[in-house]
Amino acid sequence: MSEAIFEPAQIAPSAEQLAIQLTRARHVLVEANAGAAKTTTLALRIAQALWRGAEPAMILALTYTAPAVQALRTQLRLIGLAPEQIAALRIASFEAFSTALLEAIEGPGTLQLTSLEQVRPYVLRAIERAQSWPEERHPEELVVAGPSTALVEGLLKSFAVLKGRMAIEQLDADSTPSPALAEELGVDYLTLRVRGAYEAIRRGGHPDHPQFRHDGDACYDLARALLREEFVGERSPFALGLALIVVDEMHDTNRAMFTILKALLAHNRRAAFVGVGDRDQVIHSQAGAEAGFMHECFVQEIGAPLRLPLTASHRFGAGLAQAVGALARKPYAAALPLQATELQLLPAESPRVMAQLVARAAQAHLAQSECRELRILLRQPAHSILIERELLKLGIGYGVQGMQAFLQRREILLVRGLQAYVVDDFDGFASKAQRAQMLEALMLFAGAWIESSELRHLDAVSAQRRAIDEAAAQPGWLRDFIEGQVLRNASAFALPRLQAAMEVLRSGDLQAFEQRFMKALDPAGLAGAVLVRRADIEQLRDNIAQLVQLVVGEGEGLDGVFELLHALELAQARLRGNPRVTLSSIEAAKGLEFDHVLIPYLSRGEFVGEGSTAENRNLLYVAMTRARRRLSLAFDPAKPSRYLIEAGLLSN
Ligand SMILES: Nc1ncnc2c1ncn2[C@@H]1O[C@H](COP(=O)(O)OP(=O)(O)OP(=O)(O)O)[C@@H](O)[C@H]1O
Repeated sequence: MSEAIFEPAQIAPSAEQLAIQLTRARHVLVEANAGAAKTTTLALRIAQALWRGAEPAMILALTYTAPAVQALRTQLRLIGLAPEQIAALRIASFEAFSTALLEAIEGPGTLQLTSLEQVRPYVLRAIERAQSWPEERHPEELVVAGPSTALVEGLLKSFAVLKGRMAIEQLDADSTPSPALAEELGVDYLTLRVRGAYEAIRRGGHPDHPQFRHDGDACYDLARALLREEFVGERSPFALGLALIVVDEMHDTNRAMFTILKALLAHNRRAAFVGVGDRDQVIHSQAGAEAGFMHECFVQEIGAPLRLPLTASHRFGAGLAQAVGALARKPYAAALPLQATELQLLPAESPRVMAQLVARAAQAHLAQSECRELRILLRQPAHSILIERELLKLGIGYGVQGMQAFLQRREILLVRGLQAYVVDDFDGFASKAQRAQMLEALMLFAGAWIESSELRHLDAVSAQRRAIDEAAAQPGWLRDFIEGQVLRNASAFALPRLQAAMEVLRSGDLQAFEQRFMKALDPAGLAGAVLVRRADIEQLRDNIAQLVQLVVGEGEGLDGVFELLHALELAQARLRGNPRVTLSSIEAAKGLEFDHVLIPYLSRGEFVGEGSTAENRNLLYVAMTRARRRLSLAFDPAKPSRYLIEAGLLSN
């Protein structure tokens, strides 16, 4: 008897999609280009499993990011599954899935740290511990010349790679830390020792009860427990009675995720598996992601999979497929005709002209109805400042994704807060939330921690949150807080910089602001003392430099410009509702698609940031392949990005 086939609403699956939907092979892997309908085909496979009688809770879909969870839900809706069916499926990112499973095992209450700045004090404590360990056999290897704060960024990056790769856990049980072992792991000895101390602190001295978790730690802790066979004997929390497991974005899998996937397959023996990915979309190699988990590792550790193809893009036309194929140096077919996606090149000879061009493109977008959303994809957040100003000038409301609107960025809040303090006018911070964010920014850059005997019972992070929450309740309490907590507890390094910056602001002189403010505040120095990642420090400096440009460009008196900034924040909040224009990081757009995509600042020295060249190329590939109907690329004609030439869009 032939099988009943799920028939989707809205789309007619291709023969390739149908083959994946209907396969009964135990392990299936699909490697395909961006837009080749990987997520949609996973949705079809899920629908077919339901059609065959699986309960929704017997189906688990794992992704790398939260937006990818959303993308899969959208495609499930598109093909016609009922909302209550979709809600009953298990769909989560690896990290959220691991957090939930750990909570079921450990009980609730583990502190979740959300920013690197919250993690930083623990890393500093770990450095101190590693350096003062009395039985240390190689103390000379742990001596550092500069301040230990400068090490934090590099250490956390190395920890992320070690964790994602589960490098320490894969060593022989009897290996002891030594400089030779560190070399084998590709890190220095200091990193190895500090990592040990940091993990001991993070786990609160007890492996079952971590004191806190940060990004990636839930996945890592769960994988680590698996490798230590902690779930043997009792009923495994991985035995979920699953009929189908699917993984989207499998190219971003690291060893920790792969360990969890293996456990799921081992404890759900009746479950079929389908994984989909595209090796040119690896943009998380700093967390140990490797395309190898779709290749040799899978074959060796799980078994030879059935490989099925998805050859053509269903998202965009042949013209764009050809360009991204040239960029990624691989064949790229499209199911849609050449002209289905319009390619628009926008030369602009200066950053200001570029911002004006982008704002006008947004205006034109809003004037027509055939394209729904315009996504402006930015490689660097500082690029948004002039664009946001131009959008607001034209009265265009916009949303932001994967970054903050510039007026709410902490370094901009720092400058706005200092200015409000010197003119003693806090009217620009109208809501309690805005006031709290501004105080948080001031405390952060002052390197200050709350001193209050009443809050002594709380840890430093909680005490800070409580004190700021109380002070932000009334505008009239801000001044006292800034004097009594921010300036009084500021570090010896930060205080003179803050005072010098306030001096310039107090002058009210636009020219002095342009010429002296950056030097007085020394944003890179200030940030270097309190932020963790070099990329964040550079962005912060760029953000303040862009703010100075913007303020000077307005050409009004200094105080007037700050009033304008406050007014812009209000305007932005007012215009934000349900926008058709969104500014976003490329990472936040991964796995999603938009009718119109605009990528500005595609100029040499502006698009590339940190990360390997392969990762920059992958980022642009991801960005360009989000477009459905129109892709606009803006660049300085005097120095276009070489990627535009490689994609065959400009000649040499
Ligand atoms: N058979 C089909 N007919 C028409 N459109 C389709 C078909 N299958 C998928 N699509 C559409 O093609 C677009 C791309 O699909 P999808 O998002 O699944 O691609 P993807 O390979 O997962 O992309 P990415 O690699 O960027 O995550 C979507 O708009 C989807 O609705």
